[in-house]
This record gives sequence, C-alpha cells and structure tokens, in this order.
Amino acid sequence: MNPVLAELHDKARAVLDPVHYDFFAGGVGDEVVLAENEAAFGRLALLPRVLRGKEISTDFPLMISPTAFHRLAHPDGELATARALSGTTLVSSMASTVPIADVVAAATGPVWFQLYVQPDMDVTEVLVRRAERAGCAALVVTVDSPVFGRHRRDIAHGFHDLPAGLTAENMRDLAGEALRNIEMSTAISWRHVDRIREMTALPLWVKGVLHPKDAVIALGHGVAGIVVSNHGGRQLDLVPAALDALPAVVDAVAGRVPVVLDGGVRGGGDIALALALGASAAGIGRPVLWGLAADGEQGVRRVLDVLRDEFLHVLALCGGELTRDMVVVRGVAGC
Ligand SMILES: Cc1cc2nc3c(=O)[nH]c(=O)nc-3n(C[C@H](O)[C@H](O)[C@H](O)COP(=O)(O)O)c2cc1C
Ligand SMILES: CCCCC(=O)C(=O)O
Repeated sequence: MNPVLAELHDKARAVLDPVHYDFFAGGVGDEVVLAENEAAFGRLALLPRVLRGKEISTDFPLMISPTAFHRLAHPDGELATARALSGTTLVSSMASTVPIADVVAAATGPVWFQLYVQPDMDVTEVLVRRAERAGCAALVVTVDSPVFGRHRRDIAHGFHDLPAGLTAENMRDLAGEALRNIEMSTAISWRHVDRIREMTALPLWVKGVLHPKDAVIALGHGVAGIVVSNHGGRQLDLVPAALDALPAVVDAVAGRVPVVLDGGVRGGGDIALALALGASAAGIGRPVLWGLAADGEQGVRRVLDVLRDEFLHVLALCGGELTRDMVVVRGVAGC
C-alpha cells in the first residue's frame, strides 16, 4: 500500500469511534473477500514496454466510489469530499449525510448519483429527479444488494442506526413521509432498470456486476457503463476478488461501454493493473474515508494527489500504455 494511504488509515483508526471505524473497515462474513480484493493485486506483475518514445497522458483514471455516511468520518462529511475533487468524479452515495444538491454545489469535479432502486418506484423517481435537479452527470444503480450483507463487526457492536443528528438526507420528504429508510429488495429486476432509463436522459451505469453474462444483459438494457465490484467485500463473502472478475467482464463487454473496477485499490500500481486488464478507470472506497476521517478535505485531497502522482509515475515507467499482454502472474515462469 502507498505509505501516505497507510498513514492516513492509521490516523483515521486513531481518531474514529471504534464502532464507526469498524463500520467503514469491515466486510461481510469471515471477511475473506475483503482481504482478497487487496491481495489479488499483489499476485500480478507488469511487464513494462521500453523505448516507446511517447508523451505520457496526464489523464487520471480514478473515481470515488459511493460510500455511505461521510459525516460519521468528519463533521463536514460529503461537503469535504466534494470540495477535494479537483476534477475527479465523485459517485455520491444515496446514503449521504448531506443532501445531494449540497454535495453538487460544493463539488470541484463531476458528481454522479448512486441509487439503490426503491421498490416503490414513485420514491425512486423522486430520487432520480433530485439527482437531475442537483446537476448530477450520471446515475449509478447498485445491483449487488438484493439484501444487506451481514457485517459481523456491526452486529457485534449492535451498530445499526446513525447517531442522533445524522441522517441519510436524501431520504427526507419522499412520497408523503418525512424520513424513509433505504430499502433493499429481491424483487428488483432489469425491468426496474428499464423504467429508470425511460424516466431520465442521464447516463445509467450499473455497479456490482461480477458475472460476464450479466454484463451482456446490462448492455441490452442500454447501460452507459459497468462497475465491476463486490461492494468492497461487504455483500457475499464467496465471490472472487473484484480484480479477478474483471477480465471476463471486459471480454464480454468488448469495448462497447466503459468498465470500471473497484475493490482493494490502494496505490497507483493497482490502478495501472486494473487498466492493463481492460478497465477504463478504477474506483476507491475506503481510502477516501480514511483521508476524510484523518484530515477532512485536506485528507481526501492527499489521497487523490498521491494516487495521481503514483499512477502517472508507473505509467511513465511502463512506456505510457497499459495492455493485457503486459500482465503476468507473479512467481510463475513464462506466464
Ligand atoms: C463504509 C462503506 C459504505 C459503502 N456504501 C456504499 C453505498 O452506499 N452504495 C454503494 O453502491 N456502495 C457502497 N459501498 C461500496 C463502495 O462503493 C465500493 O464498492 C467499495 O468500497 C470498494 O472497495 P474499497 O473500499 O476496497 O476501495 C460502501 C463501502 C464502504 C466501505
Ligand atoms: C443504506 C446504507 C448502505 C451502505 C452500504 O452500501 C454499505 O455499507 O456497504
């Protein structure tokens, strides 16, 4: 892991209430997938190309993946995250502790809205309209959560409610209710995705696809992009590392829409590996929470700066391009 990220993580652990730290850090079940997401990067190596004589692009292919409840990490919450963007895209969680309109107003980069489809489609539609009115540039429907993952750390602490004074602000005043809970439902299907696509002109992404067949189905439903993700090891503790699921999805999609990878990205080299395996960008979840808890806006900015610097350095060392033939399995001769 990049040492600056490690330092911010240590500081976050020291300053956060241990119950909130465990909410952010934890995963589902035995936390096998949580560990695997990071370990998967360490099993791969890059074969750089030399003497390519190229200008190195300064594009930074990183997004901030949606994470809930930033005001648990820092009093400024999502406002601090949004201010730190300087061009990076923030996918703002539907479960933000600041209303989406205020997140967008504070943002120094594009903001996309992450949505858990609510079984009451009138509620879903109001949320979509809020995202549109706020000025979000895309919608990201999370599809890996027909039910909540069971997080043993939260269960052990009895943590299931936000502390007094903090609320999922986007859930206020919806369909006649002052404050609604976010619902997950096994009844959500591609038909709901179609209805959302029909109700808005915003580009519609799906997040949480692991099976290549689902990626192909998603294309048939007109998605603008796919996030390969296992929710940071927080949903099903039987799935592969997100990175290991990436190549098959990339092959199935065959360049028709962008594919983003999140889960376990902890350094510029990890972003490079994801790109070499065909992702158009990588996403980060927890590192942003550690930066935010450690030092608010400045902490998030440091996370983004250090990852940008490290990624561009790796890219230069690789000759300015990243392709799948440059990825080999570490410790295996001739692969
Ligand atoms: C504390 C926490 C809250 C999260 N909340 C959401 C959420 O509200 N919506 C969502 O789609 N994903 C959510 N995720 C998953 C992230 O978007 C992302 O997939 C994951 O964190 C990536 O892994 P990483 O943390 O290893 O970078 C959450 C993850 C964490 C750690
Ligand atoms: C309703 C909040 C959902 C948060 C979430 O997705 C997670 O903690 O992984």
